Amino acid sequence: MIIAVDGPAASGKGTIARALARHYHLPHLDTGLLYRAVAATVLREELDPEREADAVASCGFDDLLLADEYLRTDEVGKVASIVSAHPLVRAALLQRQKRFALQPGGAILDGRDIGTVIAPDADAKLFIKATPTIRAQRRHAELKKAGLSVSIDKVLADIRARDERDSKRAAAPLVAAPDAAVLDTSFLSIDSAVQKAIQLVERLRAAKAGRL
Ligand SMILES: Nc1ncnc2c1ncn2[C@@H]1O[C@H](COP(=O)(O)OP(=O)(O)O)[C@@H](O)[C@H]1O
Ligand SMILES: Nc1ccn([C@@H]2O[C@H](COP(=O)(O)OP(=O)(O)O)[C@@H](O)[C@H]2O)c(=O)n1
Repeated sequence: MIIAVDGPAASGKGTIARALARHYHLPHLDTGLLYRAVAATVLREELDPEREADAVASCGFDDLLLADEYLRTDEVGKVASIVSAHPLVRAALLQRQKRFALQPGGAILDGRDIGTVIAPDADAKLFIKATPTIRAQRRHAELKKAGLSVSIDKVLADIRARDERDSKRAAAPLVAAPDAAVLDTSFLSIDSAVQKAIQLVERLRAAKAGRL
């Protein structure tokens, strides 16, 4: 079974995708980390994220970088959203994600374009959302816990800017697939959001199996 989980920053998609991976015993890929690794490489090499050639030159990162806590920072998230708008960067990361999705036994991937581009034939597609204010509160608490000091106003402004850039770009914009189930986690606890996600996956896969 392939499960696609998409949504904007701090909507809870990673939390839900990890819980679904445990529930269904499936491997999980956080695709945002790939774009964050490109961004971290651009920053380290002091390249220009707006220049497609600079961003593409940063796509051959070492996988060890994916575990680096620096990737979780707001600065890297912002630059990830700049480099991810370049079609050649998306092309450079495409096959790796498709291979992961199509591995025997299935997989769960979370990101922005999983249901639309990476796994358009996924058995279940979820689009996770929450209000910008609630997402900013969650991300702020997360950054604070990690010892990073940043004001909630800045986190909210960054989230809004990232939403705008990710939704308006021409290449694989952030948008719910027409056959995705939308889950608003704004007023749900993590446990309730995960339970709802499992119910939705069961409903979607049953509906898909019925159609075949
Ligand atoms: N339903 C929820 N209620 C409260 N906090 C949540 C909820 N879902 C996720 N979180 C918290 O919000 C933060 C961002 O969640 P995460 O799953 O990493 O979001 P995303 O992957 O969409 O960026 C994490 O600290 C996570 O524990
Ligand atoms: N499948 C994906 C995943 C992430 N991204 C980009 O990478 C950035 C960082 O993604 P992320 O999932 O790590 O960010 P959060 O939602 O965790 O804040 C996003 O803002 C997108 O611009 C993308 O374009 N496509």
